[in-house]
Amino acid sequence: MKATSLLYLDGVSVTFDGFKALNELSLTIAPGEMRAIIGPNGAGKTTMMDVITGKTKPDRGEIYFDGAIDLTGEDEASIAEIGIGRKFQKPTVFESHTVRDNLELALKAPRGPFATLFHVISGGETKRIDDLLGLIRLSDRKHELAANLSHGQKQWLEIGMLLAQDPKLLLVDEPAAGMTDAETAETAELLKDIAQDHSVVVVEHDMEFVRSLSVKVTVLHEGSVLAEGSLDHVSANERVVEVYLGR
Ligand SMILES: Nc1ncnc2c1ncn2[C@@H]1O[C@H](COP(=O)(O)OP(=O)(O)OP(=O)(O)O)[C@@H](O)[C@H]1O
Repeated sequence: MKATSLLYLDGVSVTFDGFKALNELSLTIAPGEMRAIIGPNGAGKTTMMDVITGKTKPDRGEIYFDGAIDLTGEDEASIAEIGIGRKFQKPTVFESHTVRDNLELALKAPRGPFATLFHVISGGETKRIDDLLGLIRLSDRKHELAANLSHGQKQWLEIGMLLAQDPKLLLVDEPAAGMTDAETAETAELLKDIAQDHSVVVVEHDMEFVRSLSVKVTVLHEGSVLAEGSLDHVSANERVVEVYLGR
C-alpha cells in the first residue's frame, strides 16, 4: 500500500496537552484520487492537514508521499516544494493586484510562500495563465483587481494560484464556507475539473456539496477514521449518524 499510494498515513497520533487530536489515524489516497473528509468539530480534520503539510509533527506514526518520501522528516517549506499545495479556509490573494497578476506571481514564485518579483514571462506562461483563468472561471475578470472579486471568486483565484505551482496533491479546507449556492455548485465543478489531473483532499461540512463531488468519503471522529466509502455508504452507518450527520 505504501509504495502505490500518493499519500499514506499509518497509525498517526498527535497529542495536545494530553488530548489526542489524532489517534492512530490511518488512511491512504491513491494517485489521481479526489477524497472528501468529513466529521464533527474537533474530529481532527485540520490537524490531519497540519501533519501532512509539516505544520505539526506527529508524536508517532508514518506519513509517506508518492510511495517513498517520508514527510515526517521534512519541514513545511520542503513539503510544499515536494508538491503538496494547501488552500486554507480564508482566501489570501494580493488584493491590490489584478487577477491575472496574482496568477503570474504564483507561476513565477518558487513553491511555498510567494516571494518573487514580477518579471517578463514567456509565451508558454501566457498560455498557462489563460488556461488557469479559464479553469478558475475568471477569464472575463482577469484585469479586475482581486480586491473587487466576490468571496467565492477570491477562493477560486487562490486555488488557481496554488495550481500555478503545479502540486501533485492539493489539500482544500472548507472551500464552500461562506459561498453562495451558485458559487458552491460551481466550486464542486471546479474541483472535479482539477481532479482530472491532480489528487485532491477536500475537507467540507456542506453535505450537499460533498454529494455533488461524488467521490469516496472518509469520516473522521476523535482523531481516527470512523467510516469510509461512498456518501450513501457512510450515511447509512449508525455511528456516523449519531456523531455527525444526525446533529
Ligand atoms: N495547537 C493546538 N493546541 C491544543 N489543542 C489543539 C490544537 N490544535 C487543535 N487542537 C484540538 O484538537 C482537536 C482537533 O482539532 P481540529 O482542528 O483538528 O478538528 P477539526 O476536525 O478540524 O474541527 P473543525 O471542523 O471545527 O475545524 C480539537 O479539540 C482542538 O481543540
